[in-house]
Amino acid sequence: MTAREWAGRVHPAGPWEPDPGPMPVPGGAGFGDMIDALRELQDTITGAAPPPHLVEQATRALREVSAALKPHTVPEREQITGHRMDLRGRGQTMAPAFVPDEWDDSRVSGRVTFGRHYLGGNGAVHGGAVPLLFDEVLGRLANSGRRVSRTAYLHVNFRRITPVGVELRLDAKFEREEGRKRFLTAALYDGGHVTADAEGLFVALRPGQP
Ligand SMILES: CCCCC/C=C\C/C=C\C/C=C\C/C=C\CCCC(=O)SCCNC(=O)CCNC(=O)[C@H](O)C(C)(C)COP(=O)(O)OP(=O)(O)OC[C@H]1O[C@@H](n2cnc3c(N)ncnc32)[C@H](O)[C@@H]1OP(=O)(O)O
Repeated sequence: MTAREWAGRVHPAGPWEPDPGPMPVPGGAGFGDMIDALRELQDTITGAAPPPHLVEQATRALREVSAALKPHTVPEREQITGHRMDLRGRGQTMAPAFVPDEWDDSRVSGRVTFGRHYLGGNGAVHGGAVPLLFDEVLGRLANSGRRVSRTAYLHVNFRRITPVGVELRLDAKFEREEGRKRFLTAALYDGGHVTADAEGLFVALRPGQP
């Protein structure tokens, strides 16, 4: 079974389902641990000012890991990253891992912490990383229990800085549907303050549309 087919099997139980139950899992039970280790590495490297000899040592170790994994490169549809709906952040490190607490097909509420990797400056998350998180969560909610859609627009308001290394709350809502158009909103909270909010249009794809 490919990772994508496997992802399809998870959907009926809900797109935020953390426990897919007993079935053959692409990448095995430890795939999420590997991705967590990669997240940690990204944060650590971003925050480190190591001496040159340690940089050379780390470079060698990283190249060794790449060389071991490279022979296992697969086409997109068999890729595990991004297709493991049971894992935090779908098993990818592009966006920070969103941890859903409550969800159904019309809303989701959860927690997220931007690690050092996402630093823009002065303790604030990079302005491109916040829309990335909104697109990830809204895109997933837009497709929850529905035909696949793609983002047509995503309007983001930056209300205050979004702090790095702080657990934040994100609430997202499916507002309404007009034909193929789905309108969703979301807000990101640092305690009681909104740091950013978003409104997105997602358009359901026609059969065969990439
Ligand atoms: C995304 C999933 C892909 C499949 C992956 C499969 C398995 C993976 C497993 C799990 C994945 C799980 C979760 C996914 C998580 C995150 C998802 C992130 C989503 C994205 O990150 S995805 C990438 C960025 N995204 C694009 O790469 C889109 C490029 N683009 C297009 O592909 C077309 O542009 C499209 C399809 C958007 C529309 O094109 P179209 O030809 O189908 O339809 P058309 O143009 O007729 O628009 C129909 C009606 O929408 C109105 N409309 C359109 N655009 C508008 C706009 N900008 N402003 C205002 N209104 C707009 C029109 O005005 C009309 O409205 P009306 O009917 O009222 O006249």
